[in-house]
Amino acid sequence: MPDLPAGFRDISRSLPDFHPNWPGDPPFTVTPGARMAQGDSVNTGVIHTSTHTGTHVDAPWHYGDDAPKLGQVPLERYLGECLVVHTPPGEFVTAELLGHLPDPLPPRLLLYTGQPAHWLTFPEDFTALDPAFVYAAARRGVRLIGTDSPSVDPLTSKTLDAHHAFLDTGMLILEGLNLSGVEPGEYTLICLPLPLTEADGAPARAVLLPAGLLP
Ligand SMILES: N[C@@H](CC(=O)c1ccccc1NC=O)C(=O)O
Ligand SMILES: [Zn+2]
Ligand SMILES: [Zn+2]
Repeated sequence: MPDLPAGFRDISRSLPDFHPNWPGDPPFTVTPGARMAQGDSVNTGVIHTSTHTGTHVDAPWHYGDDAPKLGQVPLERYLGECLVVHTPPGEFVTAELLGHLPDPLPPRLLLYTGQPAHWLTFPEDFTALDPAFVYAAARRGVRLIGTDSPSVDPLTSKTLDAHHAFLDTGMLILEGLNLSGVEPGEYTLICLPLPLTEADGAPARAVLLPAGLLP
């Protein structure tokens, strides 16, 4: 992909065909539609994707049947001041981390847990979030947490306790970021989910800009 201007950073995962999806989810594909090589006047493609492919947002309706679908989430929740944090290795990000972070915190926290820039296979053994961390971050004024992990709960969780902590606190979830090589610190987040208004989530393009660029 072409380079961005200095100070801009693409933190979305690129989506080649068969980009690994959540186990059991249908494969991600872009199949050919029209082809100029076959006499069509243009090239087109047909996307087949889970709403939870690669870098994506979860609408609250993903984990709460009475909660808002994506179209009811204001776009500005995904735009603005954020802090990138490198987390210690482990099964969960715990509330202890918050003791090491500046006060006050911006409304958005992005967590680099050590995921690589490209997933060749689905990363089943990723760092999830301890619900106590989610509740404590909410008390510190955080309104959105992004992670480079494919989910805020462990792969095998059936109770989705961290997701439910987001539901309880009204915080939003951004998953599957590519934060590899991003220095910790303050940035401006621009995250644009596909406008799938009736959906439980959507793939998103997300970039970091230098801090202070949005009002
Ligand atoms: N928690 C994951 C996704 C997830 O749970 C999931 C995604 C696709 C198909 C099944 C899923 N969970 C099923 O048990 C997420 O929020 O992206
Ligand atoms: Zn998701
Ligand atoms: Zn999720």
